[in-house]
Amino acid sequence: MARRCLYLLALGGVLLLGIATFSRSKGLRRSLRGAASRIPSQFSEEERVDMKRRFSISDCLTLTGAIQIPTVSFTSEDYNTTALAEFGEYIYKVFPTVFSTSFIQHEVVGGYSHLFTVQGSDPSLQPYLLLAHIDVVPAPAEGWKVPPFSGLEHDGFIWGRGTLDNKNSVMAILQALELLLIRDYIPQRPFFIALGHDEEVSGKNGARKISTLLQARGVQLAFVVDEGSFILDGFIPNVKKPFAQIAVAEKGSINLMLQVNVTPGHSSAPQKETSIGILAAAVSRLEQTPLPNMFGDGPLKTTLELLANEFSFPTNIILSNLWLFWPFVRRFLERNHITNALVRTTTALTMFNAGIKVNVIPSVAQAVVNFRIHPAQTVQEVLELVKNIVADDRVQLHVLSAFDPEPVSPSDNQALGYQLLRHTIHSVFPEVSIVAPGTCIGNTDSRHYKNLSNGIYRFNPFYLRPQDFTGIHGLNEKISVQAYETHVKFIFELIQNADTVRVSVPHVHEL
Ligand SMILES: CCCCCCCC/C=C\CCCCCCCC(=O)N[C@@H](CC(C)C)C(=O)O
Ligand SMILES: [Zn+2]
Ligand SMILES: [Zn+2]
Repeated sequence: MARRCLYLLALGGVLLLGIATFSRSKGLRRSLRGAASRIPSQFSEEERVDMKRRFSISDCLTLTGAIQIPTVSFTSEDYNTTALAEFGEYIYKVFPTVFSTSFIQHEVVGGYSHLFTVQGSDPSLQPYLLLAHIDVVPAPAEGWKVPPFSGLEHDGFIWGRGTLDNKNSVMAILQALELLLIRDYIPQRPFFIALGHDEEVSGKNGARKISTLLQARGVQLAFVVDEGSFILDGFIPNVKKPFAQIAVAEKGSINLMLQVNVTPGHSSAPQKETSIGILAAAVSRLEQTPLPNMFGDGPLKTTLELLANEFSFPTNIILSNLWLFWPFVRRFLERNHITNALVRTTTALTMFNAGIKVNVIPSVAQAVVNFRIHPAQTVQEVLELVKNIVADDRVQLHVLSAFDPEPVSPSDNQALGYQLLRHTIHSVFPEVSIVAPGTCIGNTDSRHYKNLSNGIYRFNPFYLRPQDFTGIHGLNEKISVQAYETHVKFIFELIQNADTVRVSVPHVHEL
């Protein structure tokens, strides 16, 4: 009842104070009504300890925290459903306000994914969507300095599988909302929170089903925010300071199985070529023949132009004059495996199986090659190129799964989602002067939502160095306590900014 009264009071305030003014940022407008009720993103010592515990080790008696629940996905048919169910109960327990607020609906979709609908006091505003995923990739304990599902804190870091990918987002989103609600914040703009349970193995039972459900309800989203890019620190040699990259594009993917069948036989009298030899030669040709360098197409050129002044001489001059130096830059970028992934469709040999006994020529040899498709290419174009490189009719090509790159989302002054992220990055990370559009080289659940919005942005609000990147899907994944707190602060600010910041679109009254 009290909350309902507050809601009506806030609505009245909104109507009375519905006057808008332009902020200093180009293209952004801040409404006075929102500015008046802004809640500072300051958390008490007790709240900070609590948020850390919920994320890592909830309390000493039950020894359970988000990182400690092993929500592992192995394949799209095999994931730890017990842990996923436990995670659902866990968030219900530790975020009581989110679950008991009258203007928030919670639904379980696809068995273990969660959809929260936050109504918002101004239904005329187009809703947005915050995405994260609950599942994690497997983490065998070998090679880890602490057990991967311990959630232990050491030297200011919380260790464990999912600390960067992606329980940090799951928990930070719910934590920020919980704290806003406790402070009686009533969002104006409606939004959704979708927490997928099978992102690491395709998202077909989680994100895809949530997307279908929202589409059936006629929802169109102003923008979507997901994982997939960071404040990058040290990824480009010689760049002086970290910069925030919002991924506006996402590469496509093909998993291609190559198969060779021959008549099996005794190894004492082999034919000139075996199934293994034919297949090995084919995959070697693929590895030795990189697909074309596509530098110039896609957002990378814009990123480099924006970064030009962050380099010392002569790189700054080279990047400011790409019209002249692009052939040189194009070649330079392919020398490093990460920047190489930005300029072309990559070819990764990921599986190879053949043989049943030491003295039997195997009848069948199979390999799987994973291609990550550059935003300016398509599945069909890549398959055509691959056929020509393999150039051997004895090698059958079977597409196991494939999807085209995602459409490039807008990053201009009128792009609400991009501008909101940019604005929030500048306020939460004032030391970061450059925010640039870029490409996500992996795949995210956000691709399942392209039917609902053309503004899909992938950004995690924390610093990532190359050595941190090795922890994602690798060993010793960890996040600093401070980075997690800042993640919560970022979402806390973002939700409020979505209510107060508007982009100015000529002749259009509302987005
Ligand atoms: C000029 C800028 C330099 C750019 C540096 C880029 C550094 C990129 C660092 C990290 C990219 C991480 C991408 C995170 C999302 C990947 C999530 C994932 O693993 N998804 C699976 C999905 C699949 C459908 C199972 C995947 O394999 O991609
Ligand atoms: Zn992830
Ligand atoms: Zn992942």
